[in-house]
Amino acid sequence: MVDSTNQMIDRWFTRINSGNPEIDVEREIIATAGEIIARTSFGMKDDNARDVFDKLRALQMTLFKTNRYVGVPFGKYFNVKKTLEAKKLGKEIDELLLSIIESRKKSGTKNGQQDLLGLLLQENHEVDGRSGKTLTSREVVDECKTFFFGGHETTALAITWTLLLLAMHPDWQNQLRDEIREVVGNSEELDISMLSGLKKMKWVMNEVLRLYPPAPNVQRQAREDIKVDDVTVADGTNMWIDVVAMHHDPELWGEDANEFRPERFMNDVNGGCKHKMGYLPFGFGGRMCVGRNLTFMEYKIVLTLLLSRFTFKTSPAYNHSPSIMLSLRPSYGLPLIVHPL
Ligand code: HEM
Repeated sequence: MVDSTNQMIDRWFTRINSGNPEIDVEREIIATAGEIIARTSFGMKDDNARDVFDKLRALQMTLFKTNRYVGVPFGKYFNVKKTLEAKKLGKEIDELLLSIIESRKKSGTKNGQQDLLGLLLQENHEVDGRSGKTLTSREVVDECKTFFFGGHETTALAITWTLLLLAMHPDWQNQLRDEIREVVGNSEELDISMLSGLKKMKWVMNEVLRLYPPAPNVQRQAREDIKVDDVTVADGTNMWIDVVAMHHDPELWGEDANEFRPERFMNDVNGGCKHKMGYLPFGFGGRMCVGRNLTFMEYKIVLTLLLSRFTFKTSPAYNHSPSIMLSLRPSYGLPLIVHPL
């Protein structure tokens, strides 16, 4: 994580030194988070990995155009061209991932490499002392896609929206920088105890995930008829829970629901929300996000390195238009004016 972030920082210094302090932070952070998930989960750092990312991005854009019909009977026939495009891309991604997995299997490093793919490839691996199930290559491909999709853009967007809000709230930007100086000092290495000492950064993260949840909705399907007051939700109904609306509801959060106030999380992990299910950036119950601890770590590492080196200001070129394209992202990127400290 530190390596990939430092490479991004070097790129930014080169850019700034050549007289261009305006940086599209969204694009940069997504590329870096992509590299981080590729390295930490799959030990990848080559053209193959980049190829998979480019195709996943294209697939995401195509799915965005067709996904409004998910769960609608015959929905896939509503936009046949896009559905076929998505299918073709999906096949190409599967083939690429399969070739990466097969070459990893052949290279014989499968048991030595301490990353997610290494674990997935361990045959009959032990889980809590019990023998685990052997995954087929196809199953490994599916796991890889889930982690690629779920594991980089969400975290990158959390960091992106944070940089926007810190640029708009220089007081909080300074508070976080002071906290970093206090907790990390001049240390060259970041360790886990330092990260857990970054308390204000955690409040800021929680508040950003409230105002701009990168996963803007959570889906469930009724497994039986459910009665809610006077309404019966029929067995099989697909439901989309509107997380963005819940996170901005004044009945749950008070009249300052739309304001950036990280201190609401100071003494309450639920930010003072009036309903225990009102704050759901990572979903809920048995299917809650499995990657959230990785996110906390990555968020703190990347932000610590960035805030220790740069100040961030809003740019006149920024056009505020958050939109839901599967995830909640800025429609036109996030140009910020970045100055070295
Ligand atoms: C800010 C960062 C992230 C956000 C906002 C986020 C959000 C979510 C949400 C809302 C769900 C659905 C939960 C539900 O249905 O109740 C989910 C599931 C999931 N996430 Fe994340 N996620 C993040 C980071 C990550 C990372 C870093 C990884 C992997 C490295 C990851 C992997 C997954 C997986 C595998 C699932 C499916 C879990 C299951 O169905 O059992 N996520 N995430």
